[in-house]
Amino acid sequence: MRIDVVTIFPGYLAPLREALLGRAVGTGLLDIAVHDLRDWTHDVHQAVDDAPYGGGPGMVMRPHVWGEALDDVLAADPRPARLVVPTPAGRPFTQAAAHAYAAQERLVFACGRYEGIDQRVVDHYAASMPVDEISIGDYVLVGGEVAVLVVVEAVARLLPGVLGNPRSAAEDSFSDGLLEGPAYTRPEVWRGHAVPEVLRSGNHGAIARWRRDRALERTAERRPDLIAALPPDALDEADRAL
Ligand SMILES: O=C(OCc1ccccc1)c1cn[nH]c1
Repeated sequence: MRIDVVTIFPGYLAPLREALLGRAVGTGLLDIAVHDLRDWTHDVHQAVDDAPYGGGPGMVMRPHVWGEALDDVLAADPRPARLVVPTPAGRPFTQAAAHAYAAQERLVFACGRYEGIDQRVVDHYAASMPVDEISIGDYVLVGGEVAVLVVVEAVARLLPGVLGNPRSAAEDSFSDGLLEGPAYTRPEVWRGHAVPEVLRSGNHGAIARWRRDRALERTAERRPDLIAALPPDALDEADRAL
């Protein structure tokens, strides 16, 4: 997979070179190219933003700079690409979206700042390629760069060979529509807190049941929306008895 990121703060994407992702990049599983949007400005001030039509606070990122940048970035590789634009106004990014993105040959991320990017940029490219405006949560960041780090990590860990232990991606939180339950490791007792007995019983049926019950309890408590979203056949009678 090839990933391109266009941003006015390339340094913000440095963490992509670290550890897990750094290794994936090093082994060729993932190509990441970060581009400075200002390289496509021509004025001495390298202006990338301007006042919003209609008035209002803040600035909007100018369409023509983005157009020149994205045209060049897209032309640099023949593989079909999906343009991803993080914004508080986007569709929620979920684990399902991460799986869909992991199947893409190429992702191009446009990092908005200020009040965002002139809408005509998204509208223009949407006519010739898939474009997703996505939100990583209901809060406002200063720019899209941090959201790109989140999305790239969620996607890259699903790529075969990137994660040390492939099984754990399959048993992720959300893989069965529920939150992950509590996890424990040695010592057996820590500051007077003992590990739940069943987990040391060796009874794998009871352990699976206990884990499912904890996941259901936690999900019902913290994310009733996920319970409501479960397909009708997702809960068996043992689940319902909980
Ligand atoms: O703040 C975010 O993106 C940066 C951004 C982009 C456009 C205008 C303002 C800020 C964001 C929040 N949840 N998901 C993304």
